[in-house]
Amino acid sequence: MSQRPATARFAAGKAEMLAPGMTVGLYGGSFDPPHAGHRHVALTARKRLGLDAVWWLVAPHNPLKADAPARLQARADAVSALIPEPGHVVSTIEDRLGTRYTIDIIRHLTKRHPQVRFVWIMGADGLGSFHRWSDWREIAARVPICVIARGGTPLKWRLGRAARHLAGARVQPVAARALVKQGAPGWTYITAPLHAEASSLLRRGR
Ligand SMILES: Nc1ncnc2c1ncn2[C@@H]1O[C@H](COP(=O)(O)OP(=O)(O)OP(=O)(O)O)[C@@H](O)[C@H]1O
Ligand SMILES: O=C(O)c1ccc[n+]([C@@H]2O[C@H](COP(=O)([O-])O)[C@@H](O)[C@H]2O)c1
Repeated sequence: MSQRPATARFAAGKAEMLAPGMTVGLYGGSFDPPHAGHRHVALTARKRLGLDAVWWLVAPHNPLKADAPARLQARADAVSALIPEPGHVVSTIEDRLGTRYTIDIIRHLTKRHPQVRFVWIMGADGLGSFHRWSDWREIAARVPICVIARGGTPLKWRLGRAARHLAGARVQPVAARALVKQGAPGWTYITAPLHAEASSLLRRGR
């Protein structure tokens, strides 16, 4: 089978298969290209949070990045090839809704599926720049956040503006499953073994 169906399946109405109380991790990224570090993040979050599914949201163009990424469908196809396991769904919903902003997707999904428990998944560097995202406080107020450790400057990221703003809502990883059930605001920082892979390194090697 080709690698397209995962994306097509979602576009065709995967949401109809959502059961009340289902837990879904939203893993947004440029994935340009996707790599083993992304797999590590999605698999770690799914396992530690006990998620029913992870939706990989392939971003049309990160608003904080100047350079345009590779073609969206090519990146979505590459993600599908990277993570063929059931429960991992590849989506280009941001493109379909005509937005680059995470808050638009979060508003859309939480309003449309109030019975589903969504959680946002990101690497630790994402936490470091989270305060520059559009309406980041509202994102954190709408969905809990799972941060997966990454090599680099973790202390800086963990002590950054967003982390300080959300300090009172932080829960220990041991309570991560409960976090998904209890909902926002809340976040956890999972210090899984580090994975060194990065898309920028791979692009340099192209
Ligand atoms: N090796 C990794 N460990 C932990 N998190 C990661 C890792 N690679 C990517 N992520 C996270 O995955 C999400 C998508 O990352 P992205 O597609 O930008 O890949 P990247 O490798 O960070 O790309 P680039 O090197 O171009 O910045 C982000 O939240 C990022 O923090
Ligand atoms: O909404 C924003 O303002 C915003 C700013 C920066 C990044 N994001 C999202 O963060 C996710 C990770 O982006 P990236 O490029 O680091 O893989 C991806 O889903 C982007 O759309 C979103």
